[in-house]
Amino acid sequence: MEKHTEYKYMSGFGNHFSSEALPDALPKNQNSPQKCSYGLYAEQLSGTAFTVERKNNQRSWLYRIRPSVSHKPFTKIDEKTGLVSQFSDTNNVSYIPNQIRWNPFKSTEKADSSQNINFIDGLHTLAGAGDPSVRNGLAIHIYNANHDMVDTAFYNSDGDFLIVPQDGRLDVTTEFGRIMVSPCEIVVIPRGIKFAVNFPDGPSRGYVLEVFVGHFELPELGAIGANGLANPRDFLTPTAFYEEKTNCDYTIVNKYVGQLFSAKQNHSPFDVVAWHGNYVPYKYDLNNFNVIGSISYDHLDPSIFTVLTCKSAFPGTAIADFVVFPPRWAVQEHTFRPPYFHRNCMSEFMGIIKGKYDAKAEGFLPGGASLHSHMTPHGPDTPTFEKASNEELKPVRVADGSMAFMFESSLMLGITKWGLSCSEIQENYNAIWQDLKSHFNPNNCSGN
Ligand SMILES: O=C(O)Cc1cc(O)ccc1O
Ligand SMILES: [Fe+2]
Repeated sequence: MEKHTEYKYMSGFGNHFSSEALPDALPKNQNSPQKCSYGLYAEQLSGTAFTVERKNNQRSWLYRIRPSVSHKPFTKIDEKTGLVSQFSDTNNVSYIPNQIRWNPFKSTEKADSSQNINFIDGLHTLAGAGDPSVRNGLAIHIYNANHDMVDTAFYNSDGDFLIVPQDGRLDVTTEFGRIMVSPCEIVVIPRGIKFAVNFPDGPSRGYVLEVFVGHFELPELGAIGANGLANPRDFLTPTAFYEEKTNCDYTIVNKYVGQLFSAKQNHSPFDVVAWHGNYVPYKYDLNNFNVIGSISYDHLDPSIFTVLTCKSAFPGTAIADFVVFPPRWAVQEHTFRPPYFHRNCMSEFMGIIKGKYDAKAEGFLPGGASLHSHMTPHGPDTPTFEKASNEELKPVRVADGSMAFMFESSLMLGITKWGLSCSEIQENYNAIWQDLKSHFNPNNCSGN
């Protein structure tokens, strides 16, 4: 694919957007004219059932040079992939309550620099729950890749991808336009949308949250009021872009219930000259997050850091929340300021894009990850506890130059065979809490 230099976006979350790469390419006042301008084909892409209530209904209309259906039949890719999507398969997935942490992911089976690994080949599933065939659950993948997707496009039938680049930018071409995504930005590609990833910075690494049901939305603001957290205007959707490539050898790769299929076609799938609708890809710069926190006392729950949520059928209970821990001020008085010791009825998967995380003095590193499962105890490590229990409580910057994140889920996450056997797993993670000593003194009620 030719290298792109221009990236144009429209701002807003959940908008009904319209975009044309040629003037008047969008039909006026209707979706399916008998003949579309420029001889384009009209095609609808539905992201929700036709009958979903209006406020949640998502679909877009694409006006393209050839309809998507002009491809040869799909055949299964037999080569072994790192992908897992059926988390009831206990041959491949283990459910264990231990605290787990991984060093920065570097060596996937295939991702060594002597081989060309594109975004799809570089995906390895670490953990997940449920099954896309019954539209419930999620998967967490790591990508570790070094090669552009040349005349290859991917679409996922299983779920929406929320991609968190950690090392290296992603140059993403989608049917809706082009998106450049840097570390500390995220990109969401809802299911069905074809895209191709190039790596302008060479070998690249990151995390992917895939939800098998629903779509990501902004969390409610409740008592916070009309503004705050991730503001809708900071979400960016690309403008229409098309390439006209015919008589070429294009491969469309589809993930369908965790298996990869490929189909050939002789034209580029990135041939959408105009589109309108509210089912779209978008990116968001995490540096724009408006951080809310306690300005009096106590450490508040991390739900105040929710960027996007994918709701389950149970009110207030997410299939997955995407939560960030950006740089901020800590000013609370008479308070243990770092994250508290706790046990949670949710799974907490964490990663770091850059810098440090305020609950861990060491061992939790950019490009690495941790998993604290349902009701599994966790919290600050010993040095963090000792320091924060004794420090002078001046206003301080927390997480300066850092960006950690969490995928928090009400589902119980199984860990894949790869996730448990890879060389990055920290064998002795739990030791970080073993020297938390007793400070109990029945004769000293003051705590000092
Ligand atoms: O476990 C973690 O580090 C994540 C987390 C952060 C926080 O500020 C409060 C609770 C929580 O689970
Ligand atoms: Fe936690």
